[in-house]
Amino acid sequence: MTQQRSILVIEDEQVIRSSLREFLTDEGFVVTEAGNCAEALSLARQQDFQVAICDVRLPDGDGVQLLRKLQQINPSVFVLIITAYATVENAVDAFKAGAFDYLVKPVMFEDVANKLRRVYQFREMFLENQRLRKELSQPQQFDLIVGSSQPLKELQTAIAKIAVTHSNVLLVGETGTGKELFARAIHLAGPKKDEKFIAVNCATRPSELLESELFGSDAGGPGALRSAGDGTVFLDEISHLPMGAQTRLLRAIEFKEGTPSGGSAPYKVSARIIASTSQELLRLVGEGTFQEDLFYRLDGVKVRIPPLRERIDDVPELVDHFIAKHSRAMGKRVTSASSDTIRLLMAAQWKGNVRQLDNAIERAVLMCDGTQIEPKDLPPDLMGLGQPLPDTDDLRSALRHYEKLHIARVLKQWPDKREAAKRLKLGLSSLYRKIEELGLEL
Ligand SMILES: Nc1ncnc2c1ncn2[C@@H]1O[C@H](COP(=O)(O)OP(=O)(O)OP(=O)(O)O)[C@@H](O)[C@H]1O
Repeated sequence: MTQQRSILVIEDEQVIRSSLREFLTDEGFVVTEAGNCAEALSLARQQDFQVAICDVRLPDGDGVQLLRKLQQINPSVFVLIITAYATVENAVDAFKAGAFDYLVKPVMFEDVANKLRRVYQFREMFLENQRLRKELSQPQQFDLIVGSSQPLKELQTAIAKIAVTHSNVLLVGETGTGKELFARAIHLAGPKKDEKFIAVNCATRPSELLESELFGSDAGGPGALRSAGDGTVFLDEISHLPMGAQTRLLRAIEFKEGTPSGGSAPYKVSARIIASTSQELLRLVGEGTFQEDLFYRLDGVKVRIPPLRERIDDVPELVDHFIAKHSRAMGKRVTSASSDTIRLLMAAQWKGNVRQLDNAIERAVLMCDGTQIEPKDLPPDLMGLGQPLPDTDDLRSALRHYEKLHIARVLKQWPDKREAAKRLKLGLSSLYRKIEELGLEL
């Protein structure tokens, strides 16, 4: 172990304290001594000790209470209690208070050494466990934007610039592109990152419920716009916001004033609003279902989230990320995807974008028997997804349609025509002929 092993010895009997210090120092520990509770607490506030060895009876208090306080100051300190008698009651008291183990007077060095060995073995596990828990409790990995394609890099630069301003933002992107993830990223990179982030999906609530969830009501809660304080309200799928709510939202943006349902007094709105849409809002303005004023208010700072097919280079990194996520959740040992699998995944359409990829990998991890995902583990319909149906009932044309789709897919997966021909079980010249006949653009 490279890190210093630090021990606090709390014992009022000078002889025991000194002999413990000598022994422990010889064993390679860095030892600090305290003769009573007050001294121990003051030292513990200044320095993190890994272990405390503490007499149960001290001149200014009892060791069990001291132990609780020490663990409040530093939750990862391990405590060994020294008791006068090896009685069951003494041991139970010590364990109940959170002691790791106990030592009986007269303290035997061998006993101390053994118990410290166990402390350190356990401590390693404990710290590792804490680290993993911390990793797992990262709020749904939302702050982790995976990918390093050029479009994603540009997006992140734009987001970083926008985030610092606390201005309202409109995120435009197809479903599953990560709009909520980016909304959270903007919030977290902004000046009010410690304030609340409240997400409200405008597409999944009946309008009355949505309005009171957003603006608050006399009978219900305060509403997201008020609860968020100086933080952020994320309005997912804003195009579904009913007309009445649009008027109220416009008021909240223009006059910074929220109006609760039920007629109670207005309140001040200071939250940042990030709205998202997968639909063209301007078209909805034209159709009369979205208010023009609100559109211009929101459209000021607009960020387009490109669909996954426009940043296909992100696929391998996303695949690794989702494999790790689902493997961990399912307790499996899947660690990677074979290069054939990656090739297939990079050739797919991804109409459902990153969310669809996430789901595909979840299924693949489930199906996978070994440690590496193979094409057979992927959802069977993956390659056909998003492909248009033939617009005719004529069988010959339909076959030609599928032939074209199939060859296009194989060529995408195997750009080397010799390899593609082999996979298709066609001669190379036949493949060239098909490419020309079917009008395949490569
Ligand atoms: N770049 C990324 N890195 C890691 N995870 C991502 C990324 N983009 C999206 N995801 C994940 O994909 C899933 C879908 O993302 P999110 O819910 O943010 O999409 P959305 O655009 O808001 O979808 P919808 O329009 O359907 O509400 C989430 O689990 C999200 O964490």
